[in-house]
Amino acid sequence: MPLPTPPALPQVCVCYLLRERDGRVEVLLGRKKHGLGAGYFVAPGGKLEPGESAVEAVVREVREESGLEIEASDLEARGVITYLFPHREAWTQQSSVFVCRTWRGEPVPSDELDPEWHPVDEVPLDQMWDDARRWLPGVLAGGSVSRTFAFGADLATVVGESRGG
Ligand SMILES: CNc1ncnc2c1ncn2[C@@H]1O[C@H](COP(=O)(O)OP(=O)(O)OP(=O)(O)O)[C@@H](O)[C@H]1O
Repeated sequence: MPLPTPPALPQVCVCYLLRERDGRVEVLLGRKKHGLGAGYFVAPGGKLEPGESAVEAVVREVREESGLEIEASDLEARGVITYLFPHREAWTQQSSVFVCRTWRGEPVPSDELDPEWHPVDEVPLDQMWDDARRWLPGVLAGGSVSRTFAFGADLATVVGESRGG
């Protein structure tokens, strides 16, 4: 008998913008000002609007949160991460991860974050969501990610991890 299809999870997206300066690769991050994960360093991203694809959402979120204009064709899809919050079901969501190396404009502060460039080997992992240290360095080095992370009762610590987004 076929298994029932689980309900679709709320979809979000994130985009790591990379540039090269003085022979070092840098990534655009900012401290999130409001909402889920406020205070953590994050990259531009957010919820998909109804009817929007992850690519469309990431183009819009990058514009809204950093002021940069990116083209859908310049996005590199790097996988999907599922975040499970058994102690706060409303936070459970699935994130499509992108990298982009081409854009127009200069980063400008927004209501969401003040974007700044960080060398990829000095990313502030201790000031990011707890899962980031387990996958972000690999994505910034050119890899992909397909993982599920479960958060504990403190809503901050990863207590379980499995392969597959
Ligand atoms: C739990 N561990 C986590 N680790 C790393 N990154 C996480 C994350 N959980 C959420 N994210 C990121 O956060 C954004 C969505 O957050 P969310 O609050 O839904 O979006 P945001 O407030 O920006 O929404 P709108 O801009 O209003 O759409 C989105 O980029 C997503 O990839």
